[in-house]
Amino acid sequence: MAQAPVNVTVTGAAGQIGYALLFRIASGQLLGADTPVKLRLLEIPQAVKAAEGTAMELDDCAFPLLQGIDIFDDARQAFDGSNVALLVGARPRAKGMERGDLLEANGGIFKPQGEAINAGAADDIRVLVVGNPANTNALIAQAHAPDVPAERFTAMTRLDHNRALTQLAQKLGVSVTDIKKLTIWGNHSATQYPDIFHAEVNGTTGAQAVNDDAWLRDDFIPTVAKRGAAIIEARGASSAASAANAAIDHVHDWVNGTPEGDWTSAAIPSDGSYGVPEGLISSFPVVSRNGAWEIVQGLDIDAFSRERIDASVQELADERDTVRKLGLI
Ligand SMILES: NC(=O)c1ccc[n+]([C@@H]2O[C@H](COP(=O)([O-])OP(=O)(O)OC[C@H]3O[C@@H](n4cnc5c(N)ncnc54)[C@H](O)[C@@H]3O)[C@@H](O)[C@H]2O)c1
Ligand SMILES: O=C(O)C[C@H](O)C(=O)O
Repeated sequence: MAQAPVNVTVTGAAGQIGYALLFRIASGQLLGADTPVKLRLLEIPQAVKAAEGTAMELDDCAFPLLQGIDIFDDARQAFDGSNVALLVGARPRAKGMERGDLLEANGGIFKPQGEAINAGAADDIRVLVVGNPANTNALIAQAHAPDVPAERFTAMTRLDHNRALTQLAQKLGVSVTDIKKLTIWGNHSATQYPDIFHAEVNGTTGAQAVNDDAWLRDDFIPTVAKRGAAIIEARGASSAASAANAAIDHVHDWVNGTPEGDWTSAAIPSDGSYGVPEGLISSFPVVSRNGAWEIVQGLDIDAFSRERIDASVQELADERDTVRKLGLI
């Protein structure tokens, strides 16, 4: 019997990440070459026409796996029956806006989207939040979807993970495929901590292979953590194709599993592991088994790493306290 299509909802579909993402979903890169998909696109009313234009182009690709495209400006409709939800659309930071203002503005988006997911998404719904501030937006959406298992709400740090892989590979003159078990900890923000102490590179650790504390501290960590800002500075717009690529990687691995002998990074609800307060949606070393993320356990965390993990987790706790005060969770 032919496989039933998977309903994939993408918010912010007419934006720049949406444009880089939708064609890859429709071509089978998100879920696999045998899985048909139906796209459900959500946009604000002013951007629906642009989303229609993208849908016309999707049609013009004649993707064999694409079984339909529906466009909505209503979250309840867009998430109805959804199996995978990519929450990309978000309110960008405007000039003079404080972090709290940004969190409040995004609360107006992610609260109703969480409610809509709760009301109508399929039982197996998996949510990836890309729109910034991604971790706390995921927390807001999750708080308004009490009937959905909490662990189905995740936020994207895979772009940071991929950035760190390439920076380390370039430093060592190796291929990214030679590097395993790298980790991004904490928030998708400038406080994130890319950890190469447990990374494996051709029989040694990433840190030992580098053997250059100054590079690690003053170059690698800030380069990865501030890469988003560097892209904005260079392009005049935030990362789009690389962000879409990371979203594909995250959901692909979540659904299909991570390779044996490696792990990846994803922001998932903490179970208290590594001293991260339970419930915070924080980035961890993770594997995916049987369609669910699991935090890799038992890693030794030295003082250098501890300080950096704690700083990023503290930022997440502060963001959670802000949205709590605003009544968003
Ligand atoms: N987590 C990450 O690694 C990462 C990486 C890159 C970008 N981002 C973030 O992703 C988000 C999207 O980036 P972009 O470059 O595509 O932005 P963009 O401005 O090009 O597109 C955003 C789209 O979202 C739409 N939108 C706004 N509110 C909406 C709502 N309530 N419902 C549905 N759609 C809505 C807008 O109309 C717009 O088309 C931003 O918040 C950006 O900072 C995250
Ligand atoms: O850094 C940003 O503001 C954009 C995005 O989150 C990124 O990491 O590229």
